Amino acid sequence: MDADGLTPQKQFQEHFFTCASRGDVKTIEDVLQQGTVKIDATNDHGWTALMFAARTGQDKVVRLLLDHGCDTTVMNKSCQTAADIAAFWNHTAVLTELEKKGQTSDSQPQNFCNYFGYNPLDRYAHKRKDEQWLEEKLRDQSTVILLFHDLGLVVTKGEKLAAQSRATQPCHFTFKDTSALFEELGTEKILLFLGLGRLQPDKTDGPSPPTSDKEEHLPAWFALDVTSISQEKILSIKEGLEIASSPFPGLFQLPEKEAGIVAQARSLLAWHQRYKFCPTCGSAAAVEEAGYKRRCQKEGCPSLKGVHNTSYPRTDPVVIMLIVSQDGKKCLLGRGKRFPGRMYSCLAGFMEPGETIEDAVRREVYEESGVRVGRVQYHSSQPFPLPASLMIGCLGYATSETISVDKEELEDAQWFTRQQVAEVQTGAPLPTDALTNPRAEGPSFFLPPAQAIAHQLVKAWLRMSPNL
Ligand SMILES: NC(=O)C1=CN([C@@H]2O[C@H](COP(=O)(O)OP(=O)(O)OC[C@H]3O[C@@H](n4cnc5c(N)ncnc54)[C@H](O)[C@@H]3O)[C@@H](O)[C@H]2O)C=CC1
Ligand SMILES: [Mg+2]
Ligand SMILES: [Mg+2]
Ligand SMILES: [Mg+2]
Ligand SMILES: [Zn+2]
Repeated sequence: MDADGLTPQKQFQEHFFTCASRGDVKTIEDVLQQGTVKIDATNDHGWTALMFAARTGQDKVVRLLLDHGCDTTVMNKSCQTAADIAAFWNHTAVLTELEKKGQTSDSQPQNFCNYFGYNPLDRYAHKRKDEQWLEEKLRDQSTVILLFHDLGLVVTKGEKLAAQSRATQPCHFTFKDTSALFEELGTEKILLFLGLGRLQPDKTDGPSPPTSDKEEHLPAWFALDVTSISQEKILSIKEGLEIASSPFPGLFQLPEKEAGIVAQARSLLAWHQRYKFCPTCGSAAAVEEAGYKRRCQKEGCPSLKGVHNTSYPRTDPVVIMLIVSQDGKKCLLGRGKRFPGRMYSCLAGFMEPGETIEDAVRREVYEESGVRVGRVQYHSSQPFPLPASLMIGCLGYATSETISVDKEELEDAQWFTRQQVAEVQTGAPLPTDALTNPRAEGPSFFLPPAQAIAHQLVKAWLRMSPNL
């Protein structure tokens, strides 16, 4: 410690923040390259380098930090993100940089994109029936093939980068790498055509719209189900492979720009795994349209006439909602019976047929907590590949307060004050055993991680009136 009582690490960090405020791009670049300070490190008020640069309008520093993958969604202890700070101080150049990453201030609302929500592929659905085109694409050198074994993605073992916690790298195979697998699978294989596109290192604002025939030259993406092939054979294709068998935490550790592609593939494969037979008559059903259809093989089956949704992949709408108390000062969170550690989250539930989103929110909240809800406001959605839900995120405004917990589904439900929630949301990172050990040190409750839509709903509520 020096005379100011700061450890050398803290001194580095303070210097890093000062350089961000001053626009010292060169020093910031050096520090990031040497890795002496973590890019999303915070000071005692929860401020990151990105926030300091946003405060003083240093758009070049902001761009550099964004290019190095900093987290734009971090909030300081006043519940502000870098975008809120830039908007408040009217630094438009900084806001433009943040908007390119899909991060905006609430004063300029845009659609919020959740983890699993961004998908860079053009699905190119009009080519799903063109078998010759698909065969040619499959064999193209630029084509990317993802392999799934019993819904577990084949990944490249990487060093766990603690700073980024994005440690699951999907392995990109070519047809050449996998030709022996194709031979072994024969004609009975499940091969999905996912679309055309490229992972762009610094672009997360959606694919460019198809304009000319040029997009035909973009890499094609396929997913192949290799469940019937031995794990040894799959792992011997290349060095350093592993199969991410349990879905979590792996599915939450994918590079954000690829998570949507993995979700698309996994949900479709889960449908094939569960719907092997025609749901109408129980006969065998053959895979068609590059994995997007299963056609019943029995002549005369009603599913062959007209439009039958049983032939197409399903996705289950789920409402997930943060309920705000009548005075606006508290929110309602619950603890599912199987939740890890001391986690509390938004209430959620499957939509039922013939129900609006608003009514599903009101019904599920009443069933699970006894609280009545009036106005419902849509926030954002999230495809969730377990196995194929679409989480519809809402804010709901309570018209009653008394809680009566449905003990069949929840262990507990409580009103939490803004301050309680802000503390866990913007506080120190959780101890590593917090998810598994109920006696782990740390706060009395915690929220799901940033990849979960529940986290983003809580954040949206906190940001509605940040302390500026
Ligand atoms: N990220 C988060 O913070 C949270 C996420 N969730 C997710 O939301 C989803 C729905 O939430 P729940 O509270 O479980 O729903 P829920 O409150 O409707 O209760 C679940 C029950 O609904 C029935 N159900 C009705 N339709 C179903 C369907 N299509 N698939 C499966 N079960 C169905 C089953 O009996 C099931 O046990 C789950 O997949 C869960 O993983 C739930 C709570 C928090
Ligand atoms: Mg529920
Ligand atoms: Mg339900
Ligand atoms: Mg329920
Ligand atoms: Zn049938």
